[in-house]
Amino acid sequence: MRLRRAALVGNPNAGKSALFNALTGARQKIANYPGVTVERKAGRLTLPSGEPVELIDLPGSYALDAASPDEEVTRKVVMGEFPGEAQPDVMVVVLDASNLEQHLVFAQEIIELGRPTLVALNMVDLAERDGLVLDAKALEQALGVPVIETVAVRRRGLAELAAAIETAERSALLEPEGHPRPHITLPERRLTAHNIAQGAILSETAQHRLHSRLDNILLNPWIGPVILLALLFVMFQAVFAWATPFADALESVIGWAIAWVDATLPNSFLANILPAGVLGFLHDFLTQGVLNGVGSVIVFLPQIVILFAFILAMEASGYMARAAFLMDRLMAYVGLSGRSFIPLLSSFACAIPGIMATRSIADPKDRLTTILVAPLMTCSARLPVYAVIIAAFIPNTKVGPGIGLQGLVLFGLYLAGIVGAMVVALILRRSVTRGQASGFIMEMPKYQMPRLRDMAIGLWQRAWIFLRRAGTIIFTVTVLLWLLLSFPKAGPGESQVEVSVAGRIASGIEVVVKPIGFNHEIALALVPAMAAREVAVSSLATTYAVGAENEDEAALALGEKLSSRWSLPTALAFLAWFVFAPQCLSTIAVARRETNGWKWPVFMLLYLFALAYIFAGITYWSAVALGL
Ligand SMILES: Nc1nc2c(ncn2[C@@H]2O[C@H](COP(=O)(O)OP(=O)(O)OP(=O)(O)O)[C@@H](O)[C@H]2O)c(=O)[nH]1
Ligand SMILES: [Mg+2]
Repeated sequence: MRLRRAALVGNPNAGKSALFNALTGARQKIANYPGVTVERKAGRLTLPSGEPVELIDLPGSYALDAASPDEEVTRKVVMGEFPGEAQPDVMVVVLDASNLEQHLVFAQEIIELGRPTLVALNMVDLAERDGLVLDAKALEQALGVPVIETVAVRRRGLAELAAAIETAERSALLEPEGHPRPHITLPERRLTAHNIAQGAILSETAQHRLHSRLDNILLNPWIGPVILLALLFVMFQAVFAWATPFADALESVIGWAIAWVDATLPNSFLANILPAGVLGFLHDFLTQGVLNGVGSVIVFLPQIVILFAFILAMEASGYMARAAFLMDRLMAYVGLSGRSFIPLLSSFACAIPGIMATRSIADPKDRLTTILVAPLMTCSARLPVYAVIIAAFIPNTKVGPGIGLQGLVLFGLYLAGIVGAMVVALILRRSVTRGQASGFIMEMPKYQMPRLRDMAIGLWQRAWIFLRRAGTIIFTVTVLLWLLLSFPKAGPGESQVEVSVAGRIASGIEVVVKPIGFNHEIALALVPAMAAREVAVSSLATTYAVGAENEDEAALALGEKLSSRWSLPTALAFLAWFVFAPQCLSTIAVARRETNGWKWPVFMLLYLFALAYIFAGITYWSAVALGL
């Protein structure tokens, strides 16, 4: 028998994904701003009768005449035009109870389709908080469909909702042909929405005052940007200051593990069954490739977690949407809209979800420009690269009360990425993606206190993504590199790194990057780092471990090895390179998919490498000229 299907539809930020997660146990991203979900996602929900249905989470939408690619998905699924999918059997319209009038406009359009429909009146807790008492029964009568009150994030009303889906679904079986209701125009729908909302509101007290006062401050054209900048500043200070003890602890664990392998392996049972050559190979593989290489990336876990703690708190509280609003003027100035802000912001985690999030931008040229500059936003994969260089070369001193120089430099690198993106956008909008800047309309979500549990889950997910990368792609590439570094074996008086396969390839690349101050080890790290930026760190760690002349040298931490071998201009040029360089094949692949061709990803690759080369060169030569 065919698995029956129910779709969650409604305005952006109504809580569809939160309901979807609560009902199916999925872990879809939810955040307190519109435009989070950009794809259709399916999950399984078991009804009270034990029968499974397929539940579909959709991008938020304001109407069925879709403007942006994500709304197009919603329209197609709802109308049964999505390739390979029949129209959903049940429509679950999700409404924000505290924003009823606005959300009822699209709800009517869905109800008019004549499919079995029910309404999840979500966020009733926020409505209550704001002093709004609603009459669900009146709403039910006015809309002509069942209304169930829910609080997705507290799992309130879920059983009732599942039961309602079941009964709605039964009626779907009885009347396969729905009876479409008369179609009305948008102004009529707006008027009806107003009347229905008025009829459903039992009482209302003005408790919005605190929040509007908060908005007066946070959105103030002068104070707002200062607060935003201060917040980001604190965030980068924290990334260094708070992480240090944890990172140090992780580093000593890895050092201890290396010492343990050194001490244990020659005396273990393996020494009896393996030939000496194989045992040596195993030892080097474990210490140089795995512990030094992959371990050098894992020590940055605390930094990643702290960064995301800030980002998640800003997302959940509703502050992020305010930041988008503040940035809208600046964005308009470079020819982008505030709509681009959220995708660009997501790119701070990773350019891949950032590029996906551009689906909520209706204007194709706006969208293309945003895709092209997204890789300039500093993704979390750059953090280990920046952090290792900063820790090795920038003294841990204070330049003012509570202001550490290291955090300041990190802040500067992030800023360089943002300024770079803005300048490139400005140039692109005047040339290859010329066009009118589209307007910005984004409703401000309600302020909410971030829930500790959601934060913990979100942080755990980010940490897991990072560790999984370390265990899969970073591990694989580092081990491959270690193999290429270990063979062929050096003769007496030769350097292992120089004679190895990897070393010879690097010597070819070194010719190209020598003018910008890069050495042999950096040249060696650049190619494997195309797989993932963090590999730059593990490559350096592995290369120096393989090249170490004695055990004392091998035991030094990566930072110590770097600071004794690289000049400051080289280190700074390396940082400048990573601000721009498109060292990530997955980003290129996603850009290809989202722009339907190779033209734009190739363009992106070329312009970013050119910028990286130019700016690394400028940095190196200026630093040399300044005598650093
Ligand atoms: N207080 C409260 N918050 C909720 C409730 N449901 C969702 N939220 C919060 O509202 C925000 C938006 O939720 P999402 O599930 O991302 O909304 P969505 O409808 O999927 O939004 P789009 O994907 O942008 O269309 C998140 O911060 C949720 O934590 C609720 O019932 N009560
Ligand atoms: Mg969603």
